[in-house]
Amino acid sequence: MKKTSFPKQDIKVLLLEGVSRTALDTFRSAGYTNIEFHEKSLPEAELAKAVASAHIVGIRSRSNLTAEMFQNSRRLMAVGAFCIGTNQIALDAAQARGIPVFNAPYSNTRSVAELVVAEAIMLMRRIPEKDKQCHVGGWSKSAVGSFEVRGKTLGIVGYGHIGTQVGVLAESLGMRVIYYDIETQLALGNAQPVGSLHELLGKSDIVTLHVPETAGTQWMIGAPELAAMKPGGLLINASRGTVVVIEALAEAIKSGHVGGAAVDVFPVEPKGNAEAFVSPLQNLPNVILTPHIGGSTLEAQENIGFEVAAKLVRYSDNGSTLSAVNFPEVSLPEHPRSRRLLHIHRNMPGMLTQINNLFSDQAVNIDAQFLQTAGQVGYVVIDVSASEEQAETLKDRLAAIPGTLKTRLLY
Ligand SMILES: NC(=O)C1=CN([C@@H]2O[C@H](COP(=O)(O)OP(=O)(O)OC[C@H]3O[C@@H](n4cnc5c(N)ncnc54)[C@H](O)[C@@H]3O)[C@@H](O)[C@H]2O)C=CC1
Ligand SMILES: O=C(O)CCC(=O)C(=O)O
Repeated sequence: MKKTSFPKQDIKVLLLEGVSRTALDTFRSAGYTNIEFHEKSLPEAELAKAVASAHIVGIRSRSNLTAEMFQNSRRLMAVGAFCIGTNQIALDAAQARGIPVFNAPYSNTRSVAELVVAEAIMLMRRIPEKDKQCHVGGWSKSAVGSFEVRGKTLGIVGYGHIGTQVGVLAESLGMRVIYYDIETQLALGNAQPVGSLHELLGKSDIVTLHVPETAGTQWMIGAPELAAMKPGGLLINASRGTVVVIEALAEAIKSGHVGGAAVDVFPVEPKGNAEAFVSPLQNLPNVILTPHIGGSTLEAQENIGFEVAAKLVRYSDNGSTLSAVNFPEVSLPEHPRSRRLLHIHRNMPGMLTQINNLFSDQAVNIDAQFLQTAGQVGYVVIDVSASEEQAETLKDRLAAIPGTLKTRLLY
C-alpha cells in the first residue's frame, strides 16, 4: 500500500445513523479498517466524545454537530453528511477549524420527488381517511371530495433538484406546474415561474415545499401564508420542519381552509425509532404523516453511501475537496511522482508569500501548486520533489506559520 504520513489503519472513521453498508465497503476497499459503525445517532454528550476521537465522521440528519464539538475535535479532518441537508452541522465553525464537509446533493432527490407525487394523489382522493375507516371496519364508498390531479395546479416552492423533478413527474400526470424560487431557474417542461410566494399560494391546488433550511425559509409558511392558499388547498412539506409553523397548519386544517397535508419533516423530530413522536397534526382529517423518510429508499441510501464515502476517501487520500459545502473546492490530479503537502490556513494577506519563501529556503522544487480560498479559509496544495525527510521538515515548518489551521503530508 502507498505510504501516507498517517497510516490508514490509524485513521478513525466514525459512521452514525445506520448509513448504508456501501459506505463501509467504500472505506474498506480503500484500505480504511478503523471504522466505528452505529445504527443510530448518539446522545449529545456521547456524540461529542465520539467525534473528538475521530478523524472522519459520517452522519445523517439526526446528529447535530455543534461549533463546540468542532472546537474540541482537534483530530477531526473531514465530515460527511450522508444526505442533502447540512443544516444540522455548524458549517462555519467547521470551516474555521479547517474541516471540509461533504454531502450527497442528488442521490435521494428522485425518492423525495416520487413520494411527493404519490402524496399529491393520495390527498386529492382523501385516501388517509378512507384507509383509516377501512381498517376499523368502515366502508364509505363515495366520490365526494375526491378529485383527479389531472388538470390541477401544483405550486412548487424551491425549484431546485427536487422541485424540478416533482414538476416533471407532475406534468406527466397532466398537472399544471407553477413555481417560486428566489433564484432565476430554468423552467423544465411547461412549468411557469411566478413572481411571489403569495401569488403561488393563491393559484395552487397543491403546494409543495422544496427549500433548504435557512434564515430566509424559517417559518416561511405561517398563518398568513396558509390563509393565502386556495380554500381546500393541500400542502406537502418534505423539506425541513422549520419551514412551516406546524400549529398554524393544524389550525388551518381544523378550520377546513386547508384541505389536507402530507408532512415528512417536523420542527422537533425524535432522535431515534424508540422515542415517541408527538405533533399537533396527529389525528387530523386527510393528513399523511411520515417519519422523515422522503429520501429513505434502498436505492437512495446505497447511492449516498458510495457517493459521500468516496468523497471522504478522495479527500483523505488525495486532498481533493470538490463539492465540499463549506470549503475551498480543489479537484486534484494524482501525484504519483511527488509528495503532496496540504496547508489549510486562515484566509489572510501574505500567507502565500510565507509559504513560497519557505520552499525557496529549503531549496525544494515545487512540481505543482493549487490555491483556493473560500470565506475565512485558504487551502494550498503543493506537490514537491523531495525526500521523505525533507517533506516531513516542510510539513513541520508549514505548521509553524501563524494562521495555519491544519497541515497534512500525502506520500
Ligand atoms: N424529506 C427528506 O427526506 C429530504 C429532505 N430534503 C430537503 O429538501 C431540501 C431541498 O432539496 P434540493 O431540491 O435537493 O435542494 P436544492 O438546493 O437543489 O433546491 C433548493 C431550492 O430552493 C430555493 N430557495 C432557497 N431559499 C428559498 C426561498 N426563501 N424561497 C424560495 N426558494 C428558495 C433555492 O434557490 C433552490 O433552487 C433540502 O435542503 C433538504 O432540506 C432533501 C432530501 C431528503
Ligand atoms: O435520510 C436522512 O437521514 C435525511 C434526508 C434528508 O432530509 C436530506 O437528505 O436532507
